Amino acid sequence: MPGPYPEIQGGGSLILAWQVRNKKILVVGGGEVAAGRIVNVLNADAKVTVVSPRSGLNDEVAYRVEQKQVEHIDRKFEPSDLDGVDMVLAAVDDPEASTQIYKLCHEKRIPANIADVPPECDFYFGSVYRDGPLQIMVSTNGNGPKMANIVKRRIASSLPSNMGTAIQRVGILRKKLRKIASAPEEGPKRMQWMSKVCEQWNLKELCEMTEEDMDTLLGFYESGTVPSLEAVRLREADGAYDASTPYDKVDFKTLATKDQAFGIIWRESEWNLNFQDPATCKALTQALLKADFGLELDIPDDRLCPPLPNRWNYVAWVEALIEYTSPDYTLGYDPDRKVVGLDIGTGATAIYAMLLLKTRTNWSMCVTDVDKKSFDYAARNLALNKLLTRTTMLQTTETMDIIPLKYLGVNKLDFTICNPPFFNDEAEMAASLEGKNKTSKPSAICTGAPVEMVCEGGDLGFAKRILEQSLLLRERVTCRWISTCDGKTAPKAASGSSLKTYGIELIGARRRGEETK
Ligand SMILES: C[C@@]1(CC(=O)O)C2=NC(=C\c3[nH]c(c(CCC(=O)O)c3CC(=O)O)Cc3[nH]c(c(CC(=O)O)c3CCC(=O)O)/C=C3\N/C(=C\2)[C@@H](CCC(=O)O)[C@]3(C)CC(=O)O)/[C@H]1CCC(=O)O
Ligand SMILES: NC(=O)c1ccc[n+]([C@@H]2O[C@H](COP(=O)([O-])OP(=O)(O)OC[C@H]3O[C@@H](n4cnc5c(N)ncnc54)[C@H](O)[C@@H]3O)[C@@H](O)[C@H]2O)c1
Repeated sequence: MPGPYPEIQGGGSLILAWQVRNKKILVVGGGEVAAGRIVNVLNADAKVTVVSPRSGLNDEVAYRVEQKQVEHIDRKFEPSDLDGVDMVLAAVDDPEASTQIYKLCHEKRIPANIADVPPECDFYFGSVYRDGPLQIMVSTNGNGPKMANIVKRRIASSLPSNMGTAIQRVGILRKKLRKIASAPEEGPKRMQWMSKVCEQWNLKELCEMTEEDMDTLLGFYESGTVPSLEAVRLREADGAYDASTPYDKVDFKTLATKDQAFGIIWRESEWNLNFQDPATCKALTQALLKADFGLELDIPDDRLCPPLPNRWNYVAWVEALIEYTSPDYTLGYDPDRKVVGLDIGTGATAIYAMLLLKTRTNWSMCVTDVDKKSFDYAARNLALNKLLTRTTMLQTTETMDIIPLKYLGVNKLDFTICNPPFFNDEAEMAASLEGKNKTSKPSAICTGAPVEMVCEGGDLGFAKRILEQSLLLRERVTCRWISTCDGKTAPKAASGSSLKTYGIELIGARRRGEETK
């Protein structure tokens, strides 16, 4: 029966990473073996002296002497050479001299390696693989040096070529972290957080981590969380990811330089975009999604083209709501917390689901839509952005529950998000889009189809249906937050008395324009 602790095997060597920086190392001999030893110790920043008659130096050792990488004593070994020396490496073709050197070192308690004479070695060399800060040494404990070399090569070939760089980046991050969390009692938290970074980020991401990324990442140390590199970058991008800053100003000029298709429209419009032109709205949304979120979108001509700033502000608000009301009240983004949301009536662009999935890489989404064309496009767009695997899709019918948990196969939702149909009927929709009873037409063209825009009771009717269904589900599921995009009548009605009749308080609403709803 094996014991509870590691079994002692005995007969090995103590493998260490000996720090010889600025220590004095004497190399006796200047042949081929000495040349190899010199490389090893210079790589460890030691101060090296070589004692050997000049006539015995091979080309490589002569080069090191010439380059002043080592000091040279041009004669045979003498006992006084050992004065003030921290380590001796002998590689001479004279067994008597070897034994004398070893004996003297032993007396003076100077650690020594006498090449090829294991009984006269305080330590053996091993076969070493080096990639930047990474060193791997293989030892066969004197059994088969050639085998050590073979094993080393096999290990090296199995390692990715960027391993050394990744380790070097981690080293810089650790240094920075120790600066901001220097107290000794921070130790365990610091180490846990560093381990998390190394486990959660892959080698490529660690290699690509810039100093700016590190500084952003370190901002999460306090909360003990580790966001993905993607999330770190988004946070850096133009502040678009920062939920506290509404995304209401778009710099068209800069966008035109980043996106070719939008650039053409921008120049053709002579720097005055025509928002009544569907192609313009489409190109703008596509360019913004690409530039700010790295998302690709295929938008059909006869379905809603989502205005991005508006949509993102709502999504950012929902993200903040979820994160600042986590069950354990830890603030901020927690990559270990699994969050599941439902996008009701996701539309052809699945815009809410895509923004949520892209900016919260451990969340998953359920999406529904009653319209086949929108549903198919949503699937295509999610697949295009490799977000389909984190999405459960369900094409619903008019008679189905708005929150069809049973069919989605989930028993817990953290939130619902929704862009409700705004109009009671098509006549109301047509009148509104033409700007009837208003001082001016809507500022941008609406390409939405009736199936997206119309339902009984309009947005308020839709919101009420969501609310009633979620109340029925309250006992079974923990759907903590119901939200809908501010529409035409729902916010006013909601902030009035109707919610109160359900025993629910309107917890707040996001800013839009000058109004607070
Ligand atoms: C790893 C490496 C590091 C280095 O020296 O830098 C190293 N030897 C290497 C190569 C190598 N050495 C020899 C051959 C010929 C083939 C063969 O004999 O197998 C080859 C192969 C080649 O040249 O390719 C001959 C040899 N070596 C020793 C003896 C004496 C004995 O065993 O009794 C004899 C027999 C002499 C004879 O029979 O006459 C002794 C030692 N050599 C050690 C290290 C230590 C044990 C490390 C371990 O076991 O893991 C140890 C104990 C002491 C020491 O020197 O530190 C380096 C590979 C570098 C690389 O990776 O490229
Ligand atoms: N461990 C290994 O991997 C390994 C491999 C091959 C050889 N060896 C052994 O290492 C030793 C050296 O091998 P090499 O190929 O470098 O030999 P080499 O003949 O190329 O070099 C011998 C060196 O020792 C110097 N020298 C001789 N006597 C000296 C003294 N008294 N004081 C100072 N310098 C002196 C010579 O000037 C010469 O520079 C040999 O004993 C050899 O068997 C070890």
